[in-house]
Amino acid sequence: MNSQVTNQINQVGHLTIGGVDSIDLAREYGTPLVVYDVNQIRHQIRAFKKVFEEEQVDYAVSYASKAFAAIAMYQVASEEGASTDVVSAGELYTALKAGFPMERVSFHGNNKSKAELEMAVKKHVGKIMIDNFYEIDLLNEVLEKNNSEINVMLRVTPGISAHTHEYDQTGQVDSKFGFDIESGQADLALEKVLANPRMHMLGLHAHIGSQIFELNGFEMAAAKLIEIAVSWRKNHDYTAQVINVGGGFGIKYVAEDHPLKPEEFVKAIIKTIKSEAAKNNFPIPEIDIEPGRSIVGPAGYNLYTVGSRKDVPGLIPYLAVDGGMGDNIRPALYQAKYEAILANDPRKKTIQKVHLAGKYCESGDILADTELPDVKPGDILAMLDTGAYGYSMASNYNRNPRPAVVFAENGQAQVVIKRESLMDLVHLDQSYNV
Ligand SMILES: Cc1ncc(COP(=O)(O)O)c(C=O)c1O
Ligand SMILES: N[C@@H](CCCC[NH3+])C(=O)O
Repeated sequence: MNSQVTNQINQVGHLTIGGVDSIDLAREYGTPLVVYDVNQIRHQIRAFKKVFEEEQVDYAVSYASKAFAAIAMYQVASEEGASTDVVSAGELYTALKAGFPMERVSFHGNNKSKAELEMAVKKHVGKIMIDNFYEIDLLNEVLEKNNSEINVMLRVTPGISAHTHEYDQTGQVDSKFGFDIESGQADLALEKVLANPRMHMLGLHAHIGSQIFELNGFEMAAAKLIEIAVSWRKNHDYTAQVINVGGGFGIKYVAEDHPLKPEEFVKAIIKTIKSEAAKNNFPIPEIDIEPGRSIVGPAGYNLYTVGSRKDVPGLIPYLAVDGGMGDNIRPALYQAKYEAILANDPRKKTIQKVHLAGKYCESGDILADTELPDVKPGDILAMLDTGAYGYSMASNYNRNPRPAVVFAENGQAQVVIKRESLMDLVHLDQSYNV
């Protein structure tokens, strides 16, 4: 049996999530269904905060809401005292609707539009994470027009290639994000921002990528950021107050994954920053992190109903469920691996290897190659650790409605995003008048 869920089996032998019977959830809300164990989300935010408090540094745990953005999620993050980072007007709008404190919002993105910057300025977000020279000019225009001022940080590419899927690397020199350091772009950006009285320069940001297991890349990035801060103090008489090391802490998806606990990455980053700062007689800055996946990933479950099956003699059978790449694109896009269990009997012995197929018209729509017990149509499968970049990257491919999202906590469940209806699917369509 999957050891992750040992403590999540109730008296009738079903998987529970947040203390709620997963089969009851599937019956009541239908499948495919995305369910979050809210306590697990809270627990991870608290674990991050605890590390900073023990290390006695100023900090912000800024939830990277691209991993899963919904009004309810911003509410939980806010209640737990987290900050958040948004990357679009849509995420910002959702955070606003949730009543998320705007001063705890940072706005990221490599091509923020004028309208997005205008919205950020008018709503007084805490920080704009400036990514490129075009943005400096655009933001200046917006600030002048609104006779406003704002806090900014500069995102740099520290020249570190993290060991992760190519699409998940962001810190290497050849990246679409941030200012290059070696060629002097970051220095020039600093000069421009410092010369602009409407921009208050807070410090430096780097994010090396996502789903990273090695500590080394984070330590190198942290050291690099201090090195830049030290050179800026010397050459530009500017002392950075905040260093943001991004997110990217890898989580366990399958048995072969052995990541450190997310908070262990953070402990090492803090230690590196402290020691590099001490070596250079540099004041310890506020240290910010931007975890997304590690906060919501392990807390999420996708529930599916088993349907058809195809057996070809000598080959691994295809077992199909009622969801697939529309609610979780990660296996098809990144060859991401997941484990699935039989939610109505997680203890049942596994006896077969299957290609767990989705219902979409693509051969690549395989959610997992996994071992399962004997299952029959109507059984409920739970895919584990689906909370990050699952629903947030969901689509209506093949005109399938996106699933509902339920928050479960202390034995209670609440729908936080409704299931799309067929009506919703045609909601924006207009007939063509020929
Ligand atoms: C700037 C930035 N911060 C934070 C994150 C969150 O990363 P993760 O979900 O891997 O923690 C990302 C996504 O990779 C990002 O691009
Ligand atoms: N969507 C990616 C991670 C996000 C990258 C954002 N910079 C994944 O599912 O792994």
